[in-house]
Amino acid sequence: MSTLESPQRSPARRIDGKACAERVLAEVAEGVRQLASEGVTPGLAVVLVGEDPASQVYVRNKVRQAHTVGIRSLEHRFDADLSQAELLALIDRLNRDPEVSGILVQLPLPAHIDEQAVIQAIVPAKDVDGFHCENAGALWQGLPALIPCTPMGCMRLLHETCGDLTGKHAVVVGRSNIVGKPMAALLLQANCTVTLVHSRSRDAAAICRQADIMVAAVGRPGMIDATWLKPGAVVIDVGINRIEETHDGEHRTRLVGDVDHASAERLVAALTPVPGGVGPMTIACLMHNTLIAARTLHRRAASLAMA
Ligand SMILES: Nc1nc2c(c(=O)[nH]1)N[C@@H](CN(C=O)c1ccc(C(=O)N[C@@H](CCC(=O)O)C(=O)O)cc1)CN2
Ligand SMILES: [Mg+2]
Repeated sequence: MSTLESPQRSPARRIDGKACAERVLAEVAEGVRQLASEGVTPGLAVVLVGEDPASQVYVRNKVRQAHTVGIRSLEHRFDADLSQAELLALIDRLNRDPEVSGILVQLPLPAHIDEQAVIQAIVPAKDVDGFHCENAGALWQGLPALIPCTPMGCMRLLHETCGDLTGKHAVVVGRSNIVGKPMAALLLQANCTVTLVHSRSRDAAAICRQADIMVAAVGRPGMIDATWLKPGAVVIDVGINRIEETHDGEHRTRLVGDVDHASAERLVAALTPVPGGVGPMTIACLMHNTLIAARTLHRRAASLAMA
């Protein structure tokens, strides 16, 4: 029996997403250096529409991280009243721009814009978010694909924590295209038995209590407490929820996950914190995808030139 499976009740190991993200970024920086020796610098187009404060923070961090690993970033910021046609025209230009290896459209978009229309307009080879249906389909079929950044980051954390995942029962709570569904595909690829639990599932807590690996991605602060968890489970908390609090008469906001950490950490073997868990991995994996996209586009262009 491994340490992670033992029924002891010592405090849960904290899975350090920040430290793991630094390792991913160091690998990406090395890959960027190698590509530079072939005369190629990856370029990431970052598109932000509107003034959502959280999106502004994420975009700023993406641009900063791109810079630290040697990826050129090109920012495209617009007021919230940008029309869908204008956004699609920009995507069309970026698709055809040889300096751009990856296109990232920060979500959510303003309500008047159809997110799917925008995502599907990005050429799959530059879809560094891995949201295009061609990448999503390729992922489910085990074909080469750009993989959504958050699930990719979760898998890296899981492999570093547990090693081989074969035979483990993994439960994913949440069925979004961005996290839940690709997460299920990746866990399946890693030989887990996978269950997807969602808002219409019956006996959700009972199913979750069977999970060796729990991935919580519901967007509901602290919803998953110890009564949903199996002793010794490894828990990945994808939730990033800002809650309002009044403390000593002072009003403030606090970032919490979907897991109630105070109750969970006495029971489980390992747990990602919020902040400092999955979030930094999302950005590091975006850099990884941008490197992969640049390398693939370069190799494709080189083999076409040879033909
Ligand atoms: N086009 C995309 N849009 C969105 C994605 C995405 O992957 N692609 N995911 C989320 C937001 N997101 C990235 O864009 C993201 C969220 C959180 C973090 C992060 O580092 N969080 C920190 C806390 C930061 C804070 O104080 O707010 C942490 O958890 O430690 C990074 C990226 C939705 N949109
Ligand atoms: Mg919309």
